[in-house]
Amino acid sequence: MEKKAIHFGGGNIGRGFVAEFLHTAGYEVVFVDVMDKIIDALQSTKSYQVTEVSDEGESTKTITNYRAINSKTHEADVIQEISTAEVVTCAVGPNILKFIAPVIAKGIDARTDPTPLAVIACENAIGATDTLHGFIKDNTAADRLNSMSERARFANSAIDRIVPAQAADAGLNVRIEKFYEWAVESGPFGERGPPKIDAIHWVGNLEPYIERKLFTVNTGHATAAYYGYQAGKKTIAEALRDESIRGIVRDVLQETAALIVDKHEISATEQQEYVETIIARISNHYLEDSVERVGRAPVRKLSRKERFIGPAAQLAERGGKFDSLLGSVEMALRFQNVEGDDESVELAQILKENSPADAAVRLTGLDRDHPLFPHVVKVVDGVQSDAKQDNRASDGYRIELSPHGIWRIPGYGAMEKWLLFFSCMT
Ligand SMILES: NC(=O)c1ccc[n+]([C@@H]2O[C@H](COP(=O)([O-])OP(=O)(O)OC[C@H]3O[C@@H](n4cnc5c(N)ncnc54)[C@H](O)[C@@H]3O)[C@@H](O)[C@H]2O)c1
Ligand SMILES: O=P(O)(O)OC[C@@H](O)[C@@H](O)[C@H](O)[C@H](O)CO
Repeated sequence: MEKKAIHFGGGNIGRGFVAEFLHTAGYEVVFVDVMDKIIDALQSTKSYQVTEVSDEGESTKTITNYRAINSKTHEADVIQEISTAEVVTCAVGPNILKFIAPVIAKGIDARTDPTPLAVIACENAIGATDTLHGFIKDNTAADRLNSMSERARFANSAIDRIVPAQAADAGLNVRIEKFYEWAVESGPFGERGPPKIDAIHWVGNLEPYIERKLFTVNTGHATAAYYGYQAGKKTIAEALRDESIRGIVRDVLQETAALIVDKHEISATEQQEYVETIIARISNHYLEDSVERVGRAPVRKLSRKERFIGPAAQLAERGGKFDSLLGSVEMALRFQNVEGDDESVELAQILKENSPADAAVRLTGLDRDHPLFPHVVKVVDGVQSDAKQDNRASDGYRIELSPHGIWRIPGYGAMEKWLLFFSCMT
C-alpha cells in the first residue's frame, strides 16, 4: 500500500519544503488547511512547481500525488486520513498549534495500525512538537493517555529554508532558496526507528541545531527586518545592502555566536562560517522577501524562548554581552500598527496600556528578578516615552541620535527613514 503523510498548512513552507520532501520520499501528501482558496486550488490541480532560485540560476521540481481537505468543513475526513497515515507534519505557525490539536487527537485515537504515527511539527519555535503534543493530550480522554505512545510518537524538529511570500499570480507554485536543513529528533521512535525520509537529518540531541538555527538565521533575519522597516527598506536584501544595517546584523550575530560556541560543541570557526553562510543566504536578492513578512508577529518574536530574548537571557545569565540584541528588541518594539499584522497592533496596545515593567513582563515573559529584566524595561521605557512625545509633537520636533547610531524624530516613521538614509550617507 502507498505511504501516506498528512500535512497541516498548505502555505509557503508547507508546499515549498515539507510537501516537496515528503513527495520525494514517496509519500502521497494530504494537505489540510482552512483557507478555501488554497484547498480549492490544491483540489483542482494535479501538480504544482517548486523553483529554487540562486546565483547559479533556477531549477524547478514538479510536485504531484497530493490531495487536499478543508478541516473547517470536513473534520471527519481528516480524522479518517490520520487514522491510516504514517506521518503527520504541520507548518501553520506556532500560535495555531492549539487549533489543529483536537482533530489530530481524534485521528490518533482512531488508529488501529500497529506502527505508531510519526508527528513532526515544522515551525520556527523551540519544542514545537512538544507544544503540539501537550495540546493533543489535553484533547484525549484520560484513560487513553497511557497507551498513546502505541499510536503516535512525537519528534521535535528544526527546519530551515527561506520561502518568501509568493507573487499574487503564482497560484500554487513556490519560489524558494536552494539551501535547506531539516533536523529531527530520532529518539522518540525507539528501536523501530524513524520513518524513511531522506531529506531529514535524524539527530539524538536537537538543542544545538534548533538554537543555532533560531538564534542565527532568525535572529539575523528579524534584526534586518526591523531595522530595515524603520529605514523604509522594502526587502531583506535591500536592508542588508545598507552597510549600517549589515553591520548591526553582524554585531547581533557576534553576540549569539558567543552563546552558541559557549553552550554547544560548535567551534568559533565553524560558527563564524555558519554566520557568513546565513548572511549570504538572507541577502539573496532573487527571493524578494519583504521586511513585513520577516518581521511578522512581533509579539511572538519578543517572547521568552524566541530569537531575541531567548539568547539575550542566556547571555545575561552567563555574564555575556547582549547590547546589540537589545537594539533588535527596541526595533521590534517599534514595529507597531503595520498593515495586515494583528500582533503589531496588539503590541502598540500593550505598550500604551502598561507600565514599562508590566509591558516587559507581558511581552517577554521574563521574571522580574532575571538579570536581563532591568535592561529590557529600560528599552521598553524608551520606546513608550517616544510614543508619548510623539503625541505631543504638534508643538515641535525632537531630533535625537539613537543608541544604534540612527538619527530620528521619534514617532515620525517616514522622517525616521529619511534620517536613517541621510545618516548612512554621511
Ligand atoms: N516561510 C519560511 O521561510 C519558513 C521557513 C521555516 C519555517 N517556517 C515556519 O513555518 C510555519 C508556516 O510559515 P509559512 O511561511 O508557510 O506561513 P503561511 O502563512 O504561508 O502558511 C501557513 C498556512 O497555515 C494555514 N492554516 C492556518 N490555520 C490553520 C488551521 N487551523 N488548520 C490548517 N491550516 C491552517 C494557513 O491557511 C496557511 O496556508 C511558521 O511556523 C514559520 O515560522 C517558515
Ligand atoms: O516564520 P517566522 O515568522 O518565525 O520568521 C520569519 C523568517 O525569519 C522565517 O520564516 C525564515 O524565512 C525561515 O525561518 C528560514 O528558515
